[in-house]
Order: sequence, then C-alpha cells, then structure tokens
Amino acid sequence: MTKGTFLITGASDGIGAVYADRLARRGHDLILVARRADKLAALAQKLEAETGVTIETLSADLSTPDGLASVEARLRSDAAITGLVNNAGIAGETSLVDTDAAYLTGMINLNILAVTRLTAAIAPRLTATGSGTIINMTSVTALMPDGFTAVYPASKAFVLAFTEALQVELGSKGVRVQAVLPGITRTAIWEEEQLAHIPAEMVMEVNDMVDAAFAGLDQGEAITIPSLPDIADLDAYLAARAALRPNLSRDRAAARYTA
Ligand SMILES: NC(=O)C1=CN([C@@H]2O[C@H](COP(=O)(O)OP(=O)(O)OC[C@H]3O[C@@H](n4cnc5c(N)ncnc54)[C@H](OP(=O)(O)O)[C@@H]3O)[C@@H](O)[C@H]2O)C=CC1
Ligand SMILES: CC(=O)[C@H](N)C(=O)O
Repeated sequence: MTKGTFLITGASDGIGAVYADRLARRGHDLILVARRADKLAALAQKLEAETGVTIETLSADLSTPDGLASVEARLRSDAAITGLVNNAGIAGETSLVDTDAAYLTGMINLNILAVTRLTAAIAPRLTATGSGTIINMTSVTALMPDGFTAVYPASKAFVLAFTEALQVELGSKGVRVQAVLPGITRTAIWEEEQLAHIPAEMVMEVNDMVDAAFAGLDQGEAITIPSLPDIADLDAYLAARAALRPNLSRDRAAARYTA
C-alpha cells in the first residue's frame, strides 16, 4: 500500500534536501520543488536509485505569482499528495533602512505568502479525508524577534502563529500540523564566513536538525525546537502566554490607563 506522496518546497538544498532523503527512506513518493531544476533532478535520481520510491521534480519560483500558482494547482488537484513540507525560505536581509524593498517583498512572498497559499491549497483535500501532515519550517527567531533583523524573524513568527492556529482548525479534522523551529543550522543560507564567527556550540549540523524534527513529529509534538534541552521550558512559555488570555479582551481599560 502506498504511504502517500509528500511535496517538499526548497528541496534542492539544505534542510529541504535532507527532508527529501528522510521521507524517501520512510517510503514516501515525493514531489520536490525549488528553482534549480538541475539540483532537484540530481537529488531525485539519487534517491530513486537508493530507495525505490517515485520522485518528481517541479521547478518553480515560489516568490512569483506564476510559480506559486503552478504548485498550488498541483496541491489542489493531486489526490496522491498527503503531506506538505513548507520549507523554502530566505533570510539575508540587512537592517531595514539598508535593505532593498524588492528583496523584502521577495522574502515576504516566499516566507509568508507561499506558506499560506500552499497550505490553503492542500487543506481542503486533507480535511475531506481526515488525514495528512503539514510541516512548517519556522525558526527560533520567531521567539526572539529582537535578536536578529526585523523582517525575517517576523516572517517566521507569522509561520509559527499560522501553524498554531491551524493545529486547532485542521487538527480537529484529523490533519497533523507541526511547526519546526531550528536554531542556527549549517546550510547555504549562511555564508561560510558568517558561520565561522558563530560559536561552534550554537551551530547544528543539518542532518541532526532534521532527524530531531522527525523525532518530534513521531512523538506527536506540535512545536519542535531541536536544540531545546528541556521541553518544560517551552511548556512554561506557552503556559505563561495562556495565563494572559482571560484578561486580553475585557469591557473596560485596565486601571493604570484610567486614573
Ligand atoms: N539554516 C538555518 O540556520 C535555519 C533555517 N531555517 C529555515 O529553514 C528553511 C530552509 O533553509 P535552509 O535549508 O537553511 O536554506 P538553503 O538556502 O540551504 O535552502 C533554501 C531552499 O529554498 C529554495 N528556495 C529559495 N528561494 C526560493 C524560491 N524563490 N522559490 C522556490 N524555492 C526557493 C532553495 O532552492 P533554489 O535556490 O533552487 O530555489 C533551497 O532549496 C528556510 O525556511 C529557513 O528560513 C530556520 C532556522 C534556521
Ligand atoms: C537562518 C537564519 O538566518 C536565522 N538566523 C535563523 O536562525 O532562522
């Protein structure tokens, strides 16, 4: 019996390529999406030979309307696709005042719009069958928006909030949605020179990161932070946030604003 097909965005390199490897070894057929057709084809050929699964490649620039529409159409119509890894993303902005507006637009299109629209494209089919898996690649910067640049962490905070909301909406209909929050991971998103200036104990190897994310998925986690030693720390953070909830919407302003 088929294990279902996963579509992976950003599969030509880095984290997405390792997802392709691990999902193929788990017996899933794959559709690999990225811009560089040659890299996708080489990976597909290698993994097909090593694992025997069927792998298709789709070259698309997900930051453009046409590229996004082509992948959306496939997700809507192909009943064999039961899993989506929303992994493609870019970083690399400088300070807001120095970054080109077109670069920021491209980042928002890829990191936010594509994740939203691809998820919206597959969700109706998955909820109709009451099954399926969506894995959204966010980042630890979603939890520390003051620790990096302005737009990239905000884009990843969007993906985290989006995922948590979907866990309620789609989870109740039988669809798994996992948020993965990597810390600094050795991939081409970083210049070698940048990584050389970061303490080695802060940089995870990409295979280790993805294997931990799969362990989190297998353990049923909704939010996986591969480097976090004690899950109680995440639970405490989520509990502190939940404790605000009863007072976040009331019929009167707080006393400190009405003196
Ligand atoms: N590495 C890290 O430290 C961390 C990474 N992340 C996140 O992990 C995800 C993967 O990053 P990582 O593997 O490190 O980065 P890489 O740069 O190694 O890989 C990025 C992938 O996205 C694809 N991609 C980039 N732009 C587009 C586009 N416009 N359309 C389609 N595909 C595109 C690239 O392929 P191609 O160029 O062929 O299009 C490539 O396959 C990102 O969302 C990133 O934000 C999160 C936290 C930490
Ligand atoms: C990939 C990045 O640039 C970022 N530091 C992150 O950890 O997400």
